Amino acid sequence: MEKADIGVTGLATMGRNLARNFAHHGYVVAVHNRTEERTRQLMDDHAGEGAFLPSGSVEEFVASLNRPRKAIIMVKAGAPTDAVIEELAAYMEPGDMIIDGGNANYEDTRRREAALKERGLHFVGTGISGGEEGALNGPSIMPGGAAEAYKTLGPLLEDIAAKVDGTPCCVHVGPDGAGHFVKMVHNGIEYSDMQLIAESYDLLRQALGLSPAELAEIFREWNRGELESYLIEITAEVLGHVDAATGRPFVDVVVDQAEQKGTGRWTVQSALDLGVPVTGIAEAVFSRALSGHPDQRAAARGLAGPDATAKPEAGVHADLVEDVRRALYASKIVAYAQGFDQMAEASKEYGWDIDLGAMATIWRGGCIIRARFLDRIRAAYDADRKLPTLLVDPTFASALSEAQDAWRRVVATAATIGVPTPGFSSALAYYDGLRRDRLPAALVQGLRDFFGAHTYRRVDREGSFHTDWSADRTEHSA
Ligand SMILES: NC(=O)C1=CN([C@@H]2O[C@H](COP(=O)(O)OP(=O)(O)OC[C@H]3O[C@@H](n4cnc5c(N)ncnc54)[C@H](OP(=O)(O)O)[C@@H]3O)[C@@H](O)[C@H]2O)C=CC1
Ligand SMILES: O=C(CO)[C@H](O)[C@H](O)COP(=O)(O)O
Repeated sequence: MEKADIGVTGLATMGRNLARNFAHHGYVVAVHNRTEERTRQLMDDHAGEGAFLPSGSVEEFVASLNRPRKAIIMVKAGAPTDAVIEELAAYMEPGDMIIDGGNANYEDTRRREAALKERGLHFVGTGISGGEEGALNGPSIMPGGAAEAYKTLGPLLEDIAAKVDGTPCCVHVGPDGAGHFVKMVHNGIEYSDMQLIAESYDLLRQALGLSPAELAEIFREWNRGELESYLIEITAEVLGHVDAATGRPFVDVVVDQAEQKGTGRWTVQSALDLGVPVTGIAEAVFSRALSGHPDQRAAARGLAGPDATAKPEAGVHADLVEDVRRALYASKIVAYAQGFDQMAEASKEYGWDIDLGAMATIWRGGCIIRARFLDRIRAAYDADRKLPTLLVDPTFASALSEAQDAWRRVVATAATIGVPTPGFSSALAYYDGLRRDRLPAALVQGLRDFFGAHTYRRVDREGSFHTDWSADRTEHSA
């Protein structure tokens, strides 16, 4: 009986299209779903597109795979993924591979990989980005797990991944949870990108009274320059869309509460543990959280704001649009720099040896944050693999220098007219913080020593010190 090259279990939005993508590339694909109706539906709608082997049970699904078996799980993250792993592992044999393509927490992936290794199985935690369309036509794929597993699995994944300039948007990221970690940071950056876009839209609309249709044109124009990206492109689409039921701009009939499934929050939680300031991602997560408190927002609506006549000076229309474009680009550089710092720190912490330039390369196509800009990041790491921060790469340093006056005007204008721009403001504060010769952290250290004898280091001598604040204020080595 013919056996499958690869299997997909979990045939909702992502799994169904991923299975079709493999079939379109000539692979024989085993397909399975907990609720059999989805499997039947896939066969009814798409059987003619390639070679599918449908199964009604996990046992039959595993048996239909060629050895070493390669089974991709595309189900909800968390407990459902654990349940499916257990079911698959029960029928697998040493050397077989379970690939989790869901948005799993990398800590779960580390745990699962270690547990399955003891049973002689490979577990490959794999980030997959691109949504429904990417899964079908070529996603960006971020596989972790053992290098040995990638040798067999990698060629199949590279085949179905998006290609940019002929290069597949798929590379072995590193051992155990590295793939899911990188996917998590990708999503964190995705949150940050969207927050900055939303702030640009809001500020221009409030300050200049532009309509969503006019703003769609502005984003369309921006997409022809250095901001060119999938998210800017679809912003123009969403802003230009008119609600069929009411004839109003679509964006005005959507409830203004942004939801989240967890990957942005996980990015910030991990960054707190690693001590990496991902302020752009954190502001994006917290902005979604703020939007989701309608009772507080209703209670606060009457609080004092700026003088209603406070508006940007007459005649600044064109200038403000260009300023916001520059502020958006500069803040985006900061957000990506922070995300890449987080990957670098995790790579050290977990011994993953992540190639940051390669991550920029595989995000150039297929994924939600795909952008022309990622070529510049790749070039920055090609030029210096040990770059301390993307901000000091000569190309980005010069872009920030060109943008900074506009960036400051945007933050000042937003504050003056009372439009919140936490993404722009925190990115600028981060930029200024990193640039500073001396930071007020020295005073924080003094205060900590005063109330808690927490000690401090001096600029002129090695060692730790404590001042006897409650007595004669003499200084002692600590
Ligand atoms: N949607 C997207 O754009 C993206 C999603 N992802 C990730 O990919 C994965 C799949 O996403 P998506 O296709 O949207 O589907 P969903 O996240 O909506 O998950 C639905 C699938 O999970 C299965 N499932 C749920 N619970 C169980 C369980 N206990 N045992 C077995 N199967 C179960 C469902 O089976 P049943 O039909 O029986 O209910 C169904 O096949 C998720 O981890 C998601 O985070 C990644 C990138 C983009
Ligand atoms: O993984 C993705 C893209 O790569 C999903 O689109 C992302 O999970 C959406 O996240 P959220 O619902 O939290 O906004």
